[in-house]
Amino acid sequence: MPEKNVPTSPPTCPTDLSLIDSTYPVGVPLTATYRLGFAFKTINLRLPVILTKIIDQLSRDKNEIGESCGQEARDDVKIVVGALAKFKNEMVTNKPIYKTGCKIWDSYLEHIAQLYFEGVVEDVKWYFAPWLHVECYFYKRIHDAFQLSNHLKSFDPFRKQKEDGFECSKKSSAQLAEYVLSSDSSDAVLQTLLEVGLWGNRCDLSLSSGEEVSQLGNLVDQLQGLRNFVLCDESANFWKILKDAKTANPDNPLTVGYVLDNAGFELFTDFCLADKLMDRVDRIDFYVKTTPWFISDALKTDFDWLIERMCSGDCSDFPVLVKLAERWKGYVLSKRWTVVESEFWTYPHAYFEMQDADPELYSTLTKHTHLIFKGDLNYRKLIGDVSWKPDTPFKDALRGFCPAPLLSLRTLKADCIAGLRAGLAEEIESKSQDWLVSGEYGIMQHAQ
Ligand SMILES: O=P(O)(O)OC[C@@]1(O)O[C@H](CO)[C@@H](O)[C@@H]1O
Ligand SMILES: [Mn+2]
Repeated sequence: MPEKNVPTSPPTCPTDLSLIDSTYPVGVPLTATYRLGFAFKTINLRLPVILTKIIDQLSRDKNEIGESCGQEARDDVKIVVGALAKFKNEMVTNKPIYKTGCKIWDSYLEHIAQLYFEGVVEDVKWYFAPWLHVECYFYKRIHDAFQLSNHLKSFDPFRKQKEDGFECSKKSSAQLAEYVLSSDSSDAVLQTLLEVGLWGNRCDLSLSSGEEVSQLGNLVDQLQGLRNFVLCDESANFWKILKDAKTANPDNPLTVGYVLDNAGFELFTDFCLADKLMDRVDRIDFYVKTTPWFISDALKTDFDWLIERMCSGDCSDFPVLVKLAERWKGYVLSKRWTVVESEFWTYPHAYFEMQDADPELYSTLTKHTHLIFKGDLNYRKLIGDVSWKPDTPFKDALRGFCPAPLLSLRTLKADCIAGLRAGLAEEIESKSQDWLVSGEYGIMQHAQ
């Protein structure tokens, strides 16, 4: 697939791991070869920890799995654990990114080999290939290991962590629910909930390598202080487009395509924003993943679980949660909230490749009044995980991807960024070395 105005220089994915370079080359895909980059830490440290935790948890829970899924499923655990252990060795010894037998992934591997390794697929290795490709491949191979079993094909190794992520944030969720139920739908309230959605993205199990993350405290009260950490706020464009669309075509249904990120507390904040958006739009389509992804990312099962959980007796100690969930259940039943599953979100592709890789999804997205992309991985895919100069216009970094006006709500957890005003990156860098990966800063960037 021809890459639209791809960065001219190759990714300089050298095959020499000794490369330690304080200045990352500009305009190339992030790779683990640069040891000072976050890609190296992720592949060298975090991903092996995540994989080991899955192996340990499966071994620890095999009796429980046997009780809930049957003896044969218990036997299947051994098959899956064996495959994951073998896979881990590939990663930690910098083996090639092996073909999986899946056409989409194998042709993408060939595409990367063509682009950066003179067509030699054996040279596409964990520490040399573009970070975005190998990190997505990591979760693809985990899912493939479960497909080797007969009874664990739809087992989600991250389900417990995602559910705990909500359970241990219930108090904060109840405070937010109180705010939603007691406030109007003024511009100020909508802006507040947009920013709550932005900071809900800090609750991310992938960054914590699966360690429990919870939102503590009242997020609405914290917003004032957090505003200093918003490096770019173009959200006014989002609100304007919704308002103008309402005036321009009062009879056309206004819809938002909401590309979700994490389950748990972040998903709860998304629902709170979506709840108030119902005063401005007719329908919200939530786009979810189809297989377990980056630990925390939301599947349809996570979407359904959260609303059911909030309606259940287990939340009876927080009646505001039950009340809100009943309202949200109503939106789902009336189809004003829909859940759209697409495999594309668990492909390795950057979004400027979507039109070629999944024209149907691209066409669906063009029909929305506005799109919202949540989180860091979506942002990385929006800008292609390329080391752009930070003041590269966001629109340029999208390289032609803009099926509809879009707003990205992202807390910074990977060392790539675009769309900042000139000089800002240097200012922040002087204050905080790991500003790009710590999650302490956020951006709300718009393109149309
Ligand atoms: O998309 P999210 O959930 O906001 O973040 C995804 C993430 O945790 O995974 C990658 C590192 O492993 C980074 O993109 C980021 O840190
Ligand atoms: Mn995520």
